[in-house]
Amino acid sequence: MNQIAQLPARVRLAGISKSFASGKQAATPVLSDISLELEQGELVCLLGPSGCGKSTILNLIAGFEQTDSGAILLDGSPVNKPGPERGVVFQQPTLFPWLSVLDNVTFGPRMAGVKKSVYLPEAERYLRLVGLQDFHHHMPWQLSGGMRQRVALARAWLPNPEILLMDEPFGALDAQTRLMMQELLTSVWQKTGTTILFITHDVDEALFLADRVLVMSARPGRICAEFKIPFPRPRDVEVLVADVGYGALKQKILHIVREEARKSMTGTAQ
Ligand SMILES: Nc1ncnc2c1ncn2[C@@H]1O[C@H](COP(=O)(O)OP(=O)(O)OP(=O)(O)O)[C@@H](O)[C@H]1O
Repeated sequence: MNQIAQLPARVRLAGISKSFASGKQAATPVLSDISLELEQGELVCLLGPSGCGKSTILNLIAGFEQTDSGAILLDGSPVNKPGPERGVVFQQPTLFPWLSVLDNVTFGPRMAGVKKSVYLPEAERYLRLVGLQDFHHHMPWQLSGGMRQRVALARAWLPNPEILLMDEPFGALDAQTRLMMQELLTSVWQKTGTTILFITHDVDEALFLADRVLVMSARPGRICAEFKIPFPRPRDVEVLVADVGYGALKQKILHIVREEARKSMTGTAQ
């Protein structure tokens, strides 16, 4: 089904590096000469040890931070500030507690002065896609954690972004809710064709979601391994775990991630 190899890269990171200074200390290199591409409609998961720079990559693509060197290109044009074509979903849904579900989801277009007749049908569509069609008038405190994250997902998808940047969005959810969210995400993604960069610490999550998994090294972060995920879609977690190739691939990825985590703990990264 996947014809991404013939399509142009939607996002290209060309040799980017990034350091952060802290107080009077010399700047610490966080990312070193990272090059990667996200193809149109591709779902790529980024794994790596804590502190290796995964969120920094996402923040650079989102335009929240600037690179020290190298370029970030979106459809060939340089990125240096946030834009509506890039949606972001964080681990915490960050909803406005005083606004209803519908008002949270439509906050962006309302502030941008988009006509209600334009944004309302789309908001209703996304709320239906995430299974919240009966919760338009609920307040965030009346929702479960998973429901709040579904509101955040609908809000991020409403402007119809070309790219969705997701930073451990299901990391705070229990295992069952997380699995349901993964199924929900892939089903909406297959309907919209959005390009997704998804950060996770969970190899099973990456294997369920991704077309491709990138593994980062200990800091300063580089892409040290890449895996194409061969399992057909739509994926079913029970079928996946019974697949003989699943365990072998999981073990291979886990080995690299743990090795890099060990280096980052013992400070032996190059
Ligand atoms: N704005 C900032 N100012 C200073 N240092 C920063 C800033 N953002 C990130 N860092 C540093 O950059 C390094 C990488 O952080 P980042 O959040 O990208 O890692 P990560 O791989 O996403 O970690 P985790 O998996 O734990 O979330 C850390 O040492 C962090 O302290």
